[in-house]
Amino acid sequence: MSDIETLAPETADAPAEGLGAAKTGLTEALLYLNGVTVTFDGFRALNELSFTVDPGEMRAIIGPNGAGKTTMMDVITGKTRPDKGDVYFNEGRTDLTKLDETEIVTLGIGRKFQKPTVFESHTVLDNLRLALKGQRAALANIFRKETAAERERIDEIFETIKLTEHRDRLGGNLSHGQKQWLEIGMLLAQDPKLLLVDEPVAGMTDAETAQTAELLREINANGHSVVVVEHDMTFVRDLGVRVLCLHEGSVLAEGTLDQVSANERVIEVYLGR
Ligand SMILES: Nc1ncnc2c1ncn2[C@@H]1O[C@H](COP(=O)(O)OP(=O)(O)OP(=O)(O)O)[C@@H](O)[C@H]1O
Repeated sequence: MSDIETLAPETADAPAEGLGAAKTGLTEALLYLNGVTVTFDGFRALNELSFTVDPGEMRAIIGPNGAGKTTMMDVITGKTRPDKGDVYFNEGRTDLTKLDETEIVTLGIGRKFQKPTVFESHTVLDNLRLALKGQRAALANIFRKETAAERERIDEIFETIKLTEHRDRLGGNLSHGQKQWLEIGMLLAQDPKLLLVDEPVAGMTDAETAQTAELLREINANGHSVVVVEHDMTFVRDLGVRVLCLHEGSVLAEGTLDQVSANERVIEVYLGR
């Protein structure tokens, strides 16, 4: 029996309180999805999807095209509302299905889309400054002098994303891999509890791919939970974390990469193709 099955019934009647409030005591997970279904014109993109992410955990999600990985991210970030099912954050305290996208970002869920979207005509440093100060009043923010604490945080993030010596270059002049790292750094500036990262190594060289695995491991070791969607199995192996394989909107297999890769259904629908 999964944790979800064990935990859900005994608290199913607990009252919800206020906007986004949820069922305290439902789960100890940071992120809890239970029975999430999303239908587009009668087609089930997510079909009773259930899984959890623990505080401080990094999790890799694999699966064939159309398995529902993007839709799952869209549900977590409030872009898509589920037809049914539970989506809770913060040990069951917050019902994400009641919040809009901005409220979910403010709660501490950051999302990195597949394509890098840095400000190409700003320096790498200004990209991070903007992210640290928030996107509102963007121009005014660039010219406001940072506090010592902000400068220290920027230096720390540059160390983590290994772009210290590139801080004065224009964002547009970075390599594809460096842009991806900068954008991950911009997310870190918001200090999210949970980072959702969609196919970060697509288009990267082998060396950049290995460095990205190291970067995500370091971010995770610093206390951020991470959910990474990726097709590159070398990269997933480098992450060394639990893997969830989605297929037709549900969990097909879950475990270590070796366990999931040995699953006959996973080989049939995904790895063996
Ligand atoms: N807005 C939409 N309207 C109709 N169908 C959609 C919509 N969004 C997704 N779908 C369908 O839902 C299914 C799941 O799509 P989704 O993008 O979540 O899969 P995925 O696992 O992210 O795939 P990929 O690896 O190709 O990115 C697909 O069959 C897709 O065509």
